[in-house]
Amino acid sequence: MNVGFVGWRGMVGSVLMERMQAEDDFQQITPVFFTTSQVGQDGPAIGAHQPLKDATAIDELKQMDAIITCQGGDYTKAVHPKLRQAGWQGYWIDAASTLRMSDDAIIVLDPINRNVIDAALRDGYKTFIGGNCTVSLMLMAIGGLFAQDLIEWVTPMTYQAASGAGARNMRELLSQMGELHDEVSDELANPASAILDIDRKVAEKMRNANFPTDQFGVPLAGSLIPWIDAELPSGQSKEEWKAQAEANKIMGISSTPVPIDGLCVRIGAMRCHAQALTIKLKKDLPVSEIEAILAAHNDWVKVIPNDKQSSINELSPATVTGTLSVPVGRIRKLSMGPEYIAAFTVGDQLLWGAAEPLRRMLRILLQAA
Ligand SMILES: NC(=O)C1=CN([C@@H]2O[C@H](COP(=O)(O)OP(=O)(O)OC[C@H]3O[C@@H](n4cnc5c(N)ncnc54)[C@H](OP(=O)(O)O)[C@@H]3O)[C@@H](O)[C@H]2O)C=CC1
Ligand SMILES: N[C@@H](CC(=O)OP(=O)(O)O)C(=O)O
Repeated sequence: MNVGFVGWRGMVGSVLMERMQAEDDFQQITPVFFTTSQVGQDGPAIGAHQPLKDATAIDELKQMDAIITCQGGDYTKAVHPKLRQAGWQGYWIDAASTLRMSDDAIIVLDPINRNVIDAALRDGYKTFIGGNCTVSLMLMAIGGLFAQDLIEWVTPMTYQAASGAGARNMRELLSQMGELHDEVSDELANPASAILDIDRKVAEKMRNANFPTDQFGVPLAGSLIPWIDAELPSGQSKEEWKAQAEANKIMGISSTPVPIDGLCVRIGAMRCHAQALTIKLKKDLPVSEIEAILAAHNDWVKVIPNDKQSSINELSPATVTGTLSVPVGRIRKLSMGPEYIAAFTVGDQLLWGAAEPLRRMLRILLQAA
């Protein structure tokens, strides 16, 4: 199978390359590397190691049996329609949100919707899109309860990492942290200095017009941002809208959607999104049974006991970052009633949140071929 890669050197694309090399995926395919800006330059030392091809050259792209793109929505908008209009029948696997809600596209997250993917392949679907990171990570965490139709509704309150906004934003977060530290390094070195003086200097620095905020628009280090993505007339942010729309589409629920809605907040983590979930179950189940259902659902979810030490050790971006593990814990009944439960989950938004579902979709195509 000739597989074209677009966006392979970006942040999501690099994570995809790492995972594909770790899993020996390149042994199964003939990879061809494309670029929007470095045509003719050296490609990565993978496969035949040929010069990079032009990612906008429809004739070149048409030679591919499948194309995986992590290049972004603008590229998808510009190239995908032209390629289809040119009669290309290959498989398009994409990280961008552009095509997710199209009727002829499937959102891929195979531990949750392998049945939907298999049916789509039988029906001749050719367009497979990775889900929104927050949505995919929530489903990986509580997929067991959805699979058994136990959920009446969910409200996810998110704590989203800087990486979701892009590589430059991750750099800006660290620059902000560094500037805040530099501002008070003398006082920090002196145990006798007054904490309120330190706090005042930090606050003044954050509010200073020279504080680096080109990417986020406002301070994130030492602060938070309670809005992610565009504003919608409903009052939701676009990130919040995706929860219900994408999760129900992933699960193949088209008639009465499961309501899923909450607030999405950017925090100063690097690449792990966390979510506090309030779940209304359809019936009163003991916590032990809920935990067993969650733990049995897939190979990556990890149920964390609801005690302080386990929670702070395991439900932490610092612990989870760079891994495929999706811990879920803080599972307990809420005082609203026996069907109301809390849960807290963390996941790497570049792995299960972006690259891994695409990699696995390619594997599914190879198995089917
Ligand atoms: N960030 C995220 O969390 C998620 C992103 N996505 C989707 O993936 C898309 C890509 O996101 P992301 O990987 O963050 O984007 P990046 O900005 O990291 O990379 C996108 C492209 O920018 C070009 N580029 C220019 N300069 C550089 C450089 N110095 N280093 C690397 N690449 C460079 C590359 O294209 P070229 O080689 O052609 O120049 C690269 O493929 C998003 O637009 C979104 O649609 C999906 C889920 C999560
Ligand atoms: N919007 C997500 C990242 C992302 O790229 O999402 P999507 O793939 O739905 O555009 C975040 O900021 O954390």
